[in-house]
Amino acid sequence: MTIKVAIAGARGRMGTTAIQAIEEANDAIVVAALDYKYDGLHVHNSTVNDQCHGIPIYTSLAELAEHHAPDVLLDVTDPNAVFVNVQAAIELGIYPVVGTSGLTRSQLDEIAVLVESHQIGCIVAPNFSLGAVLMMKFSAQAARYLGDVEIIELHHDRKLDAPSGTAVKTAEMIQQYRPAHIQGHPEEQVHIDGARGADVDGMKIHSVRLPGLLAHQQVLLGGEGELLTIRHDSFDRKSFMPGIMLAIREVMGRKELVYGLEHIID
Ligand SMILES: NC(=O)C1=CN([C@@H]2O[C@H](COP(=O)(O)OP(=O)(O)OC[C@H]3O[C@@H](n4cnc5c(N)ncnc54)[C@H](OP(=O)(O)O)[C@@H]3O)[C@@H](O)[C@H]2O)C=CC1
Ligand SMILES: O=C(O)C1=N[C@H](C(=O)O)C[C@H](O)C1
Repeated sequence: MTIKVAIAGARGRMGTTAIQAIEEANDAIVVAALDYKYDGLHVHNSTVNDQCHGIPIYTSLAELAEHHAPDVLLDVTDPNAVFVNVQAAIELGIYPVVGTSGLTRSQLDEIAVLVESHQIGCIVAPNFSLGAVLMMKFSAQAARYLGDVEIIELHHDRKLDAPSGTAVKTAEMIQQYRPAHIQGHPEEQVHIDGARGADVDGMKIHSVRLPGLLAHQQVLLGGEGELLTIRHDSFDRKSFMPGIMLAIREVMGRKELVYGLEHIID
């Protein structure tokens, strides 16, 4: 069976790389793009044309579905767009695979209820890179023994959201092992706002945005007289493609929300 994939975010950095990866696979094809503009035009290599060259663009998922009957919607858009796209896909019986960061806990809870009522699978992966998933798993394991943790995530300066979805997910995974507690000096004085980063149960998250970077994260776990550093670097968006293909192949066998690729790669 060939899996028919629609992509939301097809003009973007991830969308462009994902289209290539899906086209190279022998069991999936990209049938159409969902966008908020350029209805009726086509997208090819991140540029839009009116020459019918590339993938047809729709601004309505219902219309896209009527013409192309996709099995899966891959969403790599924008934190403000993703929730509506996922809701629309589920209502239409299209299985969402979501890479977009920024979904809130309450939105994830709503998606979980919606997929259950429609008996349809949905995979939300804060990070599709298999190396990053391992970095998150190893960090959670290590936090059982070294419970003072600071996360430093570093990304390109075109990134909209902070902290990254990966850092949030890492903190959530670590929370399962690390009892909530204050880190550092209990009477610490912060002289410039934000100097100690974001706070999750006393654990700190620092976000760096610089040109030249792509996606990187370092988890620092401190103990008496020692420091364990667990680091992952994505140098190329190709690093996310094996995880995307895995999720596209897996999602149709699911009937629930899967939040994090660690539940698939075990
Ligand atoms: N899970 C993972 O492994 C990874 C996740 N990401 C996440 O994926 C998302 C996209 O990243 P990236 O490709 O770098 O970002 P880009 O800005 O390059 O691409 C996003 C694209 O989505 C388009 N877009 C915005 N709103 C909509 C909408 N309502 N419907 C359809 N398309 C829309 C944007 O259009 P316009 O430019 O006109 O606004 C843009 O072309 C981010 O949230 C990022 O954090 C990134 C890498 C890996
Ligand atoms: O915006 C990005 O680039 C990335 N976003 C995701 C995140 O927020 O964690 C995944 C990866 O870090 C790249």
